[in-house]
Amino acid sequence: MKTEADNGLDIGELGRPGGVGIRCQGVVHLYRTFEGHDVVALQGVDLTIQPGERVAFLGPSGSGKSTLLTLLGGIQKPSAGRIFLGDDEISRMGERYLARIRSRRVSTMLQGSTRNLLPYATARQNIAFARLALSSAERRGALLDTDLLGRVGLEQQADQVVSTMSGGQRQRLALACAVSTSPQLLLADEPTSQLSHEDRDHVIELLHELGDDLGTTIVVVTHQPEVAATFPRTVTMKGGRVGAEGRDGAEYVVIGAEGVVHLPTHLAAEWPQGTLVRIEPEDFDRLVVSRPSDRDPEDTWEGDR
Ligand SMILES: Nc1ncnc2c1ncn2[C@@H]1O[C@H](COP(=O)(O)OP(=O)(O)OP(=O)(O)O)[C@@H](O)[C@H]1O
Repeated sequence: MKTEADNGLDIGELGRPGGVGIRCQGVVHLYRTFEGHDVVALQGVDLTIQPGERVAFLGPSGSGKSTLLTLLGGIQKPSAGRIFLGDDEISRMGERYLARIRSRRVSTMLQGSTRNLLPYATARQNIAFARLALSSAERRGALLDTDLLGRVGLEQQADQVVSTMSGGQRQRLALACAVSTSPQLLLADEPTSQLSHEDRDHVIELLHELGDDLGTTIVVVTHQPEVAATFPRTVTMKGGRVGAEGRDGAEYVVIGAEGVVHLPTHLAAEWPQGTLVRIEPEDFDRLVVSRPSDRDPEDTWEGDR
């Protein structure tokens, strides 16, 4: 069946300066297992990311970070809810348009550098492969391979086969391939896991540098606090929803669409699921959360509303 998106949708030109904004409304995603059970990975994600913003997704294992990333990259479609990249609703797009979005406007670095590279090909051939979907005019306008490899410190490895490179070199090459199409959105799942501290810092520095140059919107999934600390905004996933947000070092809890509030991590450990709490407004901009069962003032948390 043809969708609205299949009929004359403008997916934008390569290299259009700046990043693209993202809007998720009530995004739900289920996986059907081989045994026929449904696993709920996302259960109502509402999230807006501004064009050019840089965001780190955090949260415990299984909270839905990678799933959300693949939905933003158009690799999977949500079971319900809506996802917009700019004005385009990718959650309703036909596969033909999604494929063009994936090859020209959005680059996704999957977890593990080898999943993003051709292991038997050289660095230069990998970049050429990443650019296959571009028109010849677009290829002519793109940064030269040599310049791109120089930016990520791999000029000496241009003709080296990927399988002979170190983990840090592969991850820098994966980043070079990801930005070689000048995407408006760069998504990276654990881009620095299994790297030495030196390689980790190098990859993150490059990511931010390339983001500065291209104005690309960047979303990274990470478990590493050192990586998250380099991002001006963090989004913490909890149980398939956005549970908390950090901006410029300050943490905020998020009131969900159904009135669900996730406690900050340090309180969630002390006040387990099922604990009864009272939330009362105090003044205009403060809420007081307390456990009525024992009125120990130590158990009261005061937060900005
Ligand atoms: N292909 C799949 N089939 C079935 N269930 C899946 C599949 N992929 C993920 N899940 C389940 O969906 C939920 C969310 O998984 P997801 O990988 O998105 O979480 P995550 O926060 O990225 O975890 P991690 O940090 O361990 O990568 C988990 O319960 C997971 O077991």
